[in-house]
Amino acid sequence: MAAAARTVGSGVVLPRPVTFVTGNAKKLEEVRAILGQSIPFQSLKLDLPELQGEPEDISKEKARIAAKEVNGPVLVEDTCLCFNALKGLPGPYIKWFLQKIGHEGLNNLLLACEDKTAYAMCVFSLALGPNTEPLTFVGKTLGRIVPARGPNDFGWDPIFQPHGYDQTYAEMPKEEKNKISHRGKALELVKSHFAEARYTFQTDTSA
Ligand SMILES: O=c1[nH]c(=O)c2ncn([C@@H]3O[C@H](COP(=O)(O)OP(=O)(O)OP(=O)(O)O)[C@@H](O)[C@H]3O)c2[nH]1
Ligand SMILES: [Mg+2]
Repeated sequence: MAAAARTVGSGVVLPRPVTFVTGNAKKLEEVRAILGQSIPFQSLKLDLPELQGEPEDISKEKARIAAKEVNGPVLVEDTCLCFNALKGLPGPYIKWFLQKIGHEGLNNLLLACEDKTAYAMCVFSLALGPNTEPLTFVGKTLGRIVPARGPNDFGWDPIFQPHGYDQTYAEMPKEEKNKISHRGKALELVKSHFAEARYTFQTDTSA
């Protein structure tokens, strides 16, 4: 079965729709809501191993691993929560900080700091197939870290209050969050890329 993207004329034919690979059901829910019908995709629940390092490198490496697993085009993302007073940390390690010290512990990291500002960042990586260099799309939303407010159903949403808003991500209606979020912004770039690249999808998978 063809796993690689092919160039035909001026367009690129993908062997099948893109698979969004994530182990996180809440991410998938947001990606579905934001993309709607704009990009045909399927999803695969897989907890990919993650490199340590810079967010773009982590995301790209996830895409390389995912493309090999799926043997086709994949989209992955890596999310960071970066505290300015801590020079961007916890950054890509926020998952483990959140698990170990929770919302209160994350607030406490900034107790001695006047600067409570932070940014949420999403790096999507698109690999058109195994052994294809991934493309990245970055979305950032600026805000600050506050004591937890709102429903506790997604990660650090209750402690992140975007600039210009009285509500934390968790307190906002989901559609509002998706309009201004790090994920929403990165996916706008992914959508523009798909609109420009005009990928088509091979319908005969036996070829
Ligand atoms: O409050 C939140 N609002 C968000 O919009 C958001 N997006 C991600 N996260 C959390 O931040 C860590 C990222 O780590 P992460 O990118 O490696 O994700 P993950 O391991 O859960 O999934 P994946 O790597 O399989 O895709 C994980 O703890 C996620 O739950 C969020 N929390
Ligand atoms: Mg992860």
